Amino acid sequence: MQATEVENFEYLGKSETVEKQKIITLEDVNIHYGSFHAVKDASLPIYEKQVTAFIGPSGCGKSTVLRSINRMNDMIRGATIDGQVLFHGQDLYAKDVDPVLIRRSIGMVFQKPNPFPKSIYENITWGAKINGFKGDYDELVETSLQKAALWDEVKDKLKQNALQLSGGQQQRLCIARTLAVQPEVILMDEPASALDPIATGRIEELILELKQYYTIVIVTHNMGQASRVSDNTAFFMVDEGRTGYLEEYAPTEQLFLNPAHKKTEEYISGKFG
Ligand SMILES: Nc1ncnc2c1ncn2[C@@H]1O[C@H](COP(=O)(O)OP(=O)(O)OP(=O)(O)O)[C@@H](O)[C@H]1O
Repeated sequence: MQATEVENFEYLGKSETVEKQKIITLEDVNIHYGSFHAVKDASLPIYEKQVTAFIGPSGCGKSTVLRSINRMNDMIRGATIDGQVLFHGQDLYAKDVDPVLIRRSIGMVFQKPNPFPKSIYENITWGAKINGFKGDYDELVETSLQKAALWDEVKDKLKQNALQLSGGQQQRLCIARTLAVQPEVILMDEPASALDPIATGRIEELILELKQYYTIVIVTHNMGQASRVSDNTAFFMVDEGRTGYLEEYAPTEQLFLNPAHKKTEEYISGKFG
C-alpha cells in the first residue's frame, strides 16, 4: 500500500511540484536504551527512490532512528521502541514480522567498511547463498559490483581477499554486498566518514546513481554531503535531558536555503554542532 503525494513548495520565488511515493513512515517513534529516553516522538516520511539525510549534533539520535528502520536496534540489549515504523503500510514491529526478512529488504551500510575476511567474490555471494539464491552467481557478482561502481577495479582479482582493497573500495564492496540481496531500501550510517575526500566523492556519486533504483537514508555529519546527495533532510536536535527529537524535516534545498526553524538555521550556519 503506497500513498502518492503531491507537494507544492514555494521558496525563494521558485515553485516546484513534486510527486512522490511514501515507502516508509515513522509515526511517534520513541526509543529507549534501558531507562534513557534516546529519541522522542519522531514522525517522518521516507520517499521511494529518493535520498533522505539525517543530520544534527552528536547524540541527537540519528543512528538510533536509522537502526529502527530495519530493526537493528533489536540487537542492542535494553533498546526498546514505541510507535510505528510502517514499510509499505505494514508495521515492521508487528508480532508476525520476521526481522531477518526486513533486513533483506532494508539493507545497511556502516561507517567503517566491514568486508568479511574472504574473497571479493565470496563477500558478494555470501548473503545470496544464505537466502538460497538459485540464479547465476557469476552474474550476480558482476552486476552487484557494477552497480556499486567497483567492477572495473576488481574484475581481474575476484579471488583476492577483500581486506587487501583500499578503504574506499572496501566500502563500495560493502555496498555491492548489500545490493546483492536485492533490497528496496539502503540505510547508510556515515558511509564516507572514514574515507579520504576522493573516496568520499566516489561514494557520493554512487549514491546519486543508486537512487534511480533504491530508496536511500543516510546519516551524515557533513552538511555539504547532505546538501549534495539528498532530496529531503531531517534535522534532529537534543533537549536538556539529552533526548533527541526531530526539529525540522523538509526538502533539502528548502531546509538549507530557507529553514523554518531558528535552531535549524543556527545549526546549518555552524553556530553550534
Ligand atoms: N547501545 C546504546 N546503549 C545506550 N545508549 C546508547 C546506545 N547507543 C546510543 N546511545 C545513546 O543514545 C543517544 C543517541 O545516540 P546515537 O548514536 O543515535 O546519536 P547520533 O546522533 O547518531 O550521534 P553521533 O552523531 O555522535 O553518531 C546518545 O545519547 C547515545 O549515547
